[in-house]
Amino acid sequence: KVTLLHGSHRTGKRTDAAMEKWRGHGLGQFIHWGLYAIPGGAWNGKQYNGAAEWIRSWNGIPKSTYDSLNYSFNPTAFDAKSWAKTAKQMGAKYVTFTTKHHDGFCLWPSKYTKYTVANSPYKKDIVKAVVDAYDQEGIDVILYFSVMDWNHPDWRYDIKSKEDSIAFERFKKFTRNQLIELLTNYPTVKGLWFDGTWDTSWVKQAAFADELETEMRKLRPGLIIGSRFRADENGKRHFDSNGVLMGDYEQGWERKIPSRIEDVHGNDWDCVMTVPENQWGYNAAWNGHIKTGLELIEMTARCVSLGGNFVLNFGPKGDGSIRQEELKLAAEIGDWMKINQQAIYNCGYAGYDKQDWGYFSKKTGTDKIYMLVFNVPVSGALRIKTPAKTVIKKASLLADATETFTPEQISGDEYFLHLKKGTHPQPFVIVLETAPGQQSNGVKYEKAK
Ligand SMILES: Cc1ccc([C@@H]2N[C@@H](C)[C@@H](O)[C@H]2O)cc1
Repeated sequence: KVTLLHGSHRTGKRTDAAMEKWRGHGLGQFIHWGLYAIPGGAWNGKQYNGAAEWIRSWNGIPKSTYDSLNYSFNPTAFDAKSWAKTAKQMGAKYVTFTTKHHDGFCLWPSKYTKYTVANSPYKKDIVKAVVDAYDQEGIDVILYFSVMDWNHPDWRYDIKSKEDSIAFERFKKFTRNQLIELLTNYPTVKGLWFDGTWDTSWVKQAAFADELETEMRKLRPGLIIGSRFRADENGKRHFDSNGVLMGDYEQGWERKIPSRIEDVHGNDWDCVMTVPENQWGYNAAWNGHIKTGLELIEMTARCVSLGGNFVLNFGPKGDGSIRQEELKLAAEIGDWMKINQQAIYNCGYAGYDKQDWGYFSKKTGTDKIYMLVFNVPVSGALRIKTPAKTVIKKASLLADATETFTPEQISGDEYFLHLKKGTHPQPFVIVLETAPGQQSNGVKYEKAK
């Protein structure tokens, strides 16, 4: 172990109520919205296939032209209440919303730069509208903030000269001021989701970033900050030089999901996911594989079964409306969640061996186990291998408790649940009531009462 001043300040999961609540969300919504939604991945008739929110970094659109898009920003169809209703119907328990992406355009009227929504035809405070609308729906708000700021004259990729150092000191003050401003203007937000923290200039700011994180946590007790905000004094990110997670949860699962429990190292984590392969901001032309509702429901189940949250991204258009494909997905996911949400909310890793038919989750603080079935075997027999000294008291369909299953024990801790023949057009959930105990071998159960 090395001595660190600016490494992780905590080992193991946070146990406070704010983090317990975050841990139990299961399903969240990401929203990427900003000036990049105006070009929507194309410029002068040329379509770009990279991530649309990065269009400023391609040569097809002159940077000065992009930077002046704030004068064209007038989202007449923007209605935060309808966004929040869509999230509610989907079953999202929290939203992560872009206050400022890499282009530096602020969706709140920041006092520390002119490059904000206040200097656009729209004028009004979009962050406030989103925070208020989602608060009203009972959906927690986390604010996305990009440290990297292509618009700010004092941003540097690295600090190579005295001039760089003087400029970057100004930038550090600016960044701190904006973060304190966000936490002061929007006191109900539950956390900050940092991005744009990989450049050498920021990675060198271990002490500053550590002090800033401490200041923010003091200002907002319970604030949730992920592993991507700061590096330790050796430049180690996400995990410090002793391999301990920085921040409150691992933020590395961007467009990817852990495949097994060992991958999450006993930490909290979220997976943030795009509907197309790699588009966060609105891209008019969705090319390549577009994930279906069933795929996204399975990703949600997989994340929850491994103790994480699944956060699905929406990229509203330049006019502020949400595209039809995303509304349809939100409805499909919501329909499934209405029936099966018990297996997602306040659930986590069950400690059962992964089976081919799908995923286990466990209701936190109980012995209730959910089987989220996606792949019904031709045999109709769902294999269960319980952890040692666990007895299955009852098995029934979550959607209809009168449909029960009599587990057939096939070895000391292995069972089959036999499904009735028939089709399963939608993934379904079986609830197992379990209790600690030892089951005698090979005995067929009494029919569950
Ligand atoms: C290499 C890379 C940099 C930044 C990103 C940003 N993180 C996502 C959450 C989006 O904001 C994307 O623009 C993605 C990939």
